[in-house]
Amino acid sequence: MRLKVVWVGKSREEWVKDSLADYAGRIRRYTPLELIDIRDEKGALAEEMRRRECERLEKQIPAGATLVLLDERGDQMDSPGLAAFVGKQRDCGTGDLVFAIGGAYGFSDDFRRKGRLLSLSRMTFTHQMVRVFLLEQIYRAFTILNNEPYHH
Ligand SMILES: C[S@@+](CC[C@H](N)C(=O)[O-])C[C@H]1O[C@@H](n2cnc3c(N)ncnc32)[C@H](O)[C@@H]1O
Repeated sequence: MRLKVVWVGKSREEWVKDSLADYAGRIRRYTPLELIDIRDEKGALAEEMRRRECERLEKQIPAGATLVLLDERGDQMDSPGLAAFVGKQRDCGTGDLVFAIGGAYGFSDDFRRKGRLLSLSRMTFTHQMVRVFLLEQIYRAFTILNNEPYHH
């Protein structure tokens, strides 16, 4: 199973870049991982920016991929639950598992219907923070699947 995490806009803060590099390296011990940032929009109405950004996100999703959209209004899971989900995808032959994180204005309604919505909390985080939280949770999921002493 190939893993892809796609997000809107560059990661600018050093602490975000360092954390992403750290967790990406850890995840790659278990599975191939691609991190993609797509260009963010500026200067248009929020709805139009969402539409254009989601069009670009969509181009990054391989045919037949399982798509998970990070969205504060989505379903919540605990870490063992995410591990079980990732393990099921891996074991049932999913070729590509894609996680998408929106930009400052989130996803268009059309795009939100294309995947499973996953919430990390009912609170809204910055899109930069969510990148780090998600990669840490994916790493945690693999340690749970491999019975390694990281999740207590
Ligand atoms: C600043 S938020 C956008 C908030 C916007 N109100 C919306 O409707 O999505 C940017 C992105 O971060 C992610 N995000 C922020 N908080 C989240 C949470 N609690 N759970 C999951 N994803 C979250 C989502 O992908 C969101 O599109």
